[in-house]
Amino acid sequence: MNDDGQRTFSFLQTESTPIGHHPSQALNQRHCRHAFARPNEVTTVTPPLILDIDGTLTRPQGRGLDPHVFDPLREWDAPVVLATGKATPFPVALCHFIGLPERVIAENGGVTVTEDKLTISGSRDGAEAVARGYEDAGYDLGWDGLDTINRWRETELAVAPEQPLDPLEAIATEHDLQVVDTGYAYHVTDTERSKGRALEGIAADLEIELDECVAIGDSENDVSTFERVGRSFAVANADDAARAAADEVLDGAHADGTLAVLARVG
Ligand SMILES: O=C(O)COP(=O)(O)O
Ligand SMILES: [Mg+2]
Repeated sequence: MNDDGQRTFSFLQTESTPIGHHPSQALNQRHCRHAFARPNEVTTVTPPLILDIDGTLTRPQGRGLDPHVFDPLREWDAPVVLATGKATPFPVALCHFIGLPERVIAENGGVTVTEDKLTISGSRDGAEAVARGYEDAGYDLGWDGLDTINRWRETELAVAPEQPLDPLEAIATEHDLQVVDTGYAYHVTDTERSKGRALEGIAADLEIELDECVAIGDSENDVSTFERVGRSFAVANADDAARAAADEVLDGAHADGTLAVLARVG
């Protein structure tokens, strides 16, 4: 653990790994082809994407991911980062099954995954204390049965959005923590933590320039990303905070809005 309370796990590639063996290497090679353009040749550089998941890659009414996003993302000619409030296994598995390199910001910035590095910032001890205080006051985290929403969380806890917010915020404040409302859950998390801050932390590893990135999102946990990238889009279903922070609010809702952006900037 370093002075910032970060735990970093690095995995260096061995020399025996064949070049182009990992899908991300193939992706990077395609991304770099612009470097070989002739001096006066006009090239369109595909921007790296920073994508929220819930509300942005999904369909309305709880119908899950929109499969129309899978092929455009797998074929995207620049790095794609999934930046979410979800616990790490969810976005990592999504990358895996789409066929993308595992480039992830999870837990609203508490965890980052790049091809050879896993970083965990802080612990969930403070959020656990808030959860116990909430339960002692007679409330419940609200996830019925086996709580897979929190089972693999390292740095925060999530409460179901049907649960009372006011007492949760009051107890979080007593512990110097904040509650982030994504529309899908109330996240009890560190006041300094955000997707955008985590993005700054992995940009060098991913060899991306933030002002070249395009971000798409739907809620207040995407504001910090929108503030740091070159171009930001809020889908039509976005909350007020995301709408206010985005460069553009899209006509299309949910994944339809995202697909419209991909068609425009790709
Ligand atoms: O986990 C949530 O509450 C929301 O996740 P998201 O950041 O992908 O929208
Ligand atoms: Mg979202």
